[in-house]
Amino acid sequence: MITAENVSCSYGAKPVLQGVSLHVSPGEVMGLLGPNGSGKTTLLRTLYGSLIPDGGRVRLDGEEIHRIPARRLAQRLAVVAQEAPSDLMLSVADVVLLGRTPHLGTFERQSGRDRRIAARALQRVGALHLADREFNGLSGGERQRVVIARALAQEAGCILLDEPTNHLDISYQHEVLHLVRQLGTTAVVVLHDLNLAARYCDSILLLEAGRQHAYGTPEEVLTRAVVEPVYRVKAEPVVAEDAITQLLFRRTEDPR
Ligand SMILES: Nc1ncnc2c1ncn2[C@@H]1O[C@H](COP(=O)(O)OP(=O)(O)OP(=O)(O)O)[C@@H](O)[C@H]1O
Repeated sequence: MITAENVSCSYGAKPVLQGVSLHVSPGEVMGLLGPNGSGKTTLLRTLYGSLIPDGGRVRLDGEEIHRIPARRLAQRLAVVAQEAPSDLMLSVADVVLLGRTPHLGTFERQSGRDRRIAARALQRVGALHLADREFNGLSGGERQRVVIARALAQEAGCILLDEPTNHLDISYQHEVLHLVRQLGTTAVVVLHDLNLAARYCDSILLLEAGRQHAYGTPEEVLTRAVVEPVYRVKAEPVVAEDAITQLLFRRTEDPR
């Protein structure tokens, strides 16, 4: 369970987040949405403790996040940051094995079990065939899948993902979000695609200029009245082939 109470953050004198509160229950997938620069990555950073808020509190299972020692935090919380590292002189298999580090003692080497967990994680993101390749030589989409596999290998109860669908083709965008749902772990996912968020998230927090503009179920948040003024798009209801009624968002003239 992840909770944030009235969180405020600033970079220097510039306030970036103000009065944001959320509650992500065990097994819930929460989507974090908002226009560019609205504070999504900043909020995510406070949720994994890399940024200490100026005001308010962030808790993981009731414990204040920045008081949890790094190793214990990594056993419980996995993070897929926005940009995959670009300078890892390691094989794909070794990058994914890094996800096992929080579970190893000092100087302890990875066991056969760790290797099996890493291989299974690679398989789940459709990247097992890349295991022997050098990480640096991969395409953007391949790297993204490997970094997600590393987070899966961590076997943490919570996973935070910043735009995990970046660089992925449409098929893998769905596959990765489907996988996040299947994991059954508590998840917070920064997304730009509102239709993907509608399909895969249990709850949605929509930020605008660092403030919580709306928070609730996809049905409550992804309405024309809520979304149109924030993104300056027009939304149209559509009935998809699978009979799920969704809103199709498209950029048109400024509705304000
Ligand atoms: N390290 C930093 N120092 C100063 N300002 C920052 C820093 N990181 C982010 N900002 C500013 O804080 C605001 C929120 O940035 P943030 O990256 O959290 O937004 P975002 O919603 O994730 O954006 P995007 O959708 O473009 O990734 C922006 O105005 C950004 O320029």
